[in-house]
This record gives sequence, structure tokens and C-alpha cells, in this order.
Amino acid sequence: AACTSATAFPARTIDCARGPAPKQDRSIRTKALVLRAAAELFAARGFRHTSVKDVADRVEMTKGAVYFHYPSKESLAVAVVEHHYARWPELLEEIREEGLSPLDTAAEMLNRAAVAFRDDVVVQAGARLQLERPEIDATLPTPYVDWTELLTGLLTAARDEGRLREGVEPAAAARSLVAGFFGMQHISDVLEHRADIVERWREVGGLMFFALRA
Ligand SMILES: CCC[C@@H]1OCC(CO)=C1C(=O)O
Repeated sequence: AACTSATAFPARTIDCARGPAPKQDRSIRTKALVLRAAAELFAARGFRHTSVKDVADRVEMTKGAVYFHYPSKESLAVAVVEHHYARWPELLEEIREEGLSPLDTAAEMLNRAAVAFRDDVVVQAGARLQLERPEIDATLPTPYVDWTELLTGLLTAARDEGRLREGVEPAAAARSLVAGFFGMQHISDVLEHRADIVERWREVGGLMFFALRA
């Protein structure tokens, strides 16, 4: 029977009848542990003040063992940012199962993103690394564009079913939501380490969706 190994991220099915391929599964588990340790350090201290040695010490491994999985500190940063962005398509799939309208799906995506920015260290680390892009000699994913594209699609569907306020242009509204959320989460981070982000988004998002609904 296929089952999902709890440790690997993204979730990977393994044949429970034969059990996990020990070596491969251990390697995936180790890679996930290294990534999480790097995210914890990047989120807390930033890219510049985190060394591969710090990551190795945090998971009680040698630097060589870390380099086996990630050849440089930059590759760790790229992986953390990529895992940050991987959260959102997963979130969309979860919400889609609830069968909400496109506009309510957009609202729920951002509501749950606010919770992830408060609670998920990989999301927090990815956001900080994106601010530190100029210091990171690697090709990081372009920020903001995936959210803008996702929200544009949902708002276009909302307009097509008559649930968007007359005259609101979906792409422009999507850019406004992204700007609003980005600014809100940054202010909440600077002032309150994001402790109040859900309340702050309820205000900003509440006003914006009030303006967007037909
Ligand atoms: C949803 C607003 C955009 C989002 O907020 C923080 C951040 C980090 O760069 C984002 C991104 O790159 O998409």
C-alpha cells in the first residue's frame, strides 16, 4: 500500500509493504532537517550572519555532511526561498476542496498566508531572504509575481461571475492586494515580529475586499 513519508517535504509516497528505501529515506530526512535549521537561522539572523558551520552545528552534523546536501550557503538560501513559495500552491489545493467562490478563495488564501507568516519559519526565512536579495549571489525566485498571477486568475473568475465591483480591473486589484499584504506583513514584522499579523491583515484585507466585492 502506498503511504506518505511524514518526514520528506514535499510529501513523497513510499511503498509501505517494502518499507522506505532506508538510505534514500534517511538522506531525504537529513536534507529536510538541514533546510529547517537553515531557515531558523536565516529567519533569526539573516543571510550574512549565518554560516554553513552554524547550520551544521544546529543539526549536529559536520560542514562536509551539510555540503553533501547543499553545496553552498547560497544554495541553502535558494532552497529556503523555493520552499517558501511551494507553500502557496499547496494552500490553494487545500482551499479548493472547500468549494468557495473565486473571491472567497482569494480572501481565504491571504487569511491563511497571514497565519503562515506568523507561524511558519520557512515562510518567515523566505521573506527575509527576499529582502536581502542584493547580498545573495544566487538567482532567487522573482518575488511577488506568483501571488499576483494567482490572485489575478481568481479575481478574473470573480469578475466573470459578477462578484467583483463594477469597474475593478482584476490584475490591478491583484497588484493592490499583493502590495497591501506585503506592506502589512513587513510592518507587523518590524513592530511586533508578526505576532499581530492576523489582526493587521483582517483590517487591511477587510478594507480591500470590502472595496472589491460587487
Ligand atoms: C502576498 C504578498 C507578497 C508576499 O509577501 C511577502 C513576500 C516575500 O517576498 C511575498 C512574495 O514574494 O510573494
